[in-house]
Amino acid sequence: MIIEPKIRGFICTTAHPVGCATNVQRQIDHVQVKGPLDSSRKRVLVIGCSTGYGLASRIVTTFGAGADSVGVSFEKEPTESKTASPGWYNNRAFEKRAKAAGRTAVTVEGDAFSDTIKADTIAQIREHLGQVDLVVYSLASPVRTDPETGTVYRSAIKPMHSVVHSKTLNTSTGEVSEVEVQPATDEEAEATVKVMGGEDWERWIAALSKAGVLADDFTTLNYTYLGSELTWPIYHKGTLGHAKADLDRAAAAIREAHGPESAFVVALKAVVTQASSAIPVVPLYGTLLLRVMDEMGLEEGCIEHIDRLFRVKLQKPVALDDDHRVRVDDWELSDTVQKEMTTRWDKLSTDTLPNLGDLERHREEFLKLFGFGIGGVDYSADVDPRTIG
Ligand SMILES: NC(=O)c1ccc[n+]([C@@H]2O[C@H](COP(=O)([O-])OP(=O)(O)OC[C@H]3O[C@@H](n4cnc5c(N)ncnc54)[C@H](O)[C@@H]3O)[C@@H](O)[C@H]2O)c1
Repeated sequence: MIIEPKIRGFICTTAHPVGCATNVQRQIDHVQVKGPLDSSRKRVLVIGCSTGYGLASRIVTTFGAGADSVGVSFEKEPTESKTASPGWYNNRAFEKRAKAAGRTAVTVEGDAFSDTIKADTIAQIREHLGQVDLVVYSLASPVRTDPETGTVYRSAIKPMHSVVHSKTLNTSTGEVSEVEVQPATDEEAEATVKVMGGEDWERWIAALSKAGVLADDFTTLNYTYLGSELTWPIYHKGTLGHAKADLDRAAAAIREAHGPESAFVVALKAVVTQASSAIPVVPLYGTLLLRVMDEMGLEEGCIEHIDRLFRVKLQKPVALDDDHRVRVDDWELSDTVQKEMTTRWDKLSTDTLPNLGDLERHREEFLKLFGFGIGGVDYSADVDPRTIG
């Protein structure tokens, strides 16, 4: 079949097998061109390994540091007439290339929040890696079933206590408008902590530790977004920020149990991913950020950013902020970038957006997540959706 993008709101319901594989290859190329990176972490577990920052982490550690890996992600399989989730194609494209490079790469597909998938993953680590030196937790999910109680929690992306008015963007039409977002109830705020807070991260570390598959000097990373005043009302000071603050608590608890270098929360920059596209205000901020950071020669996508995390920020001694976090968002949050962002934000309207931001690029980056709009791919060719590229 001819596979084309089908966009519904902030998701695309199709994915292109060859485009996704080409995207994985492009990220591998980026890391290989930069050359080998110095890391003793040669056995890696990436939870949320198939797209965005998790995929970039698996690629950087494998192709930069020569690591073997087990990955975990949640995917939709293809059929003869329906395409898979992009992560399904990415996982297979990654494994094929990692194995060709002589690396071990095994992926477990299923619900990472469940005890079954934790047990399956532990079995794979035992069989293929023995133990892991690095655990990257890069899950982004709107829903979590608590394996102990069976309760299903859904996250809400809302302000915490008062109504927020902000500019927002309809990425399909290019219209900039005012959005009014009502505050979350206490129940919604707590449900968001259950989904995106540190509880599942701690459960993973406890399960891995109990099974004896964590190396003595292991490190685990969990990714957060802090952002600036422009996104604080909806993100950092909203339900998501409240959930992300729980990561700092969880990191401290892991360090208490396993040592001072065992757990770090890592603050990353805003990039276009499936997860970030669903957050109000963030696509507008991202459209502006792409243009501003590009003009300043500072723009990074997932792979460039995670490459800098491992190549620069995680080299010893690791520099930490006052809250014990690793900061890779330093370029995005620099005074120069944020001053320019604020000046432009105040002038933003449907008419001025084309001059102030880069909506075209934002749309291209979004489509690339699903394997569309990638150079060298023949989108007019008949493709079986079960193709592994
Ligand atoms: N995108 C950004 O701008 C940004 C910025 C800073 C930090 N972060 C953080 O980085 C982390 C990763 O986000 P992303 O933007 O790369 O997201 P993403 O949507 O690209 O990736 C999410 C990953 O989680 C997996 N996943 C989701 N639910 C799962 C489940 N139940 N079981 C197994 N796997 C599951 C998906 O398969 C995918 O591999 C998140 O913690 C996010 O808050 C993102």
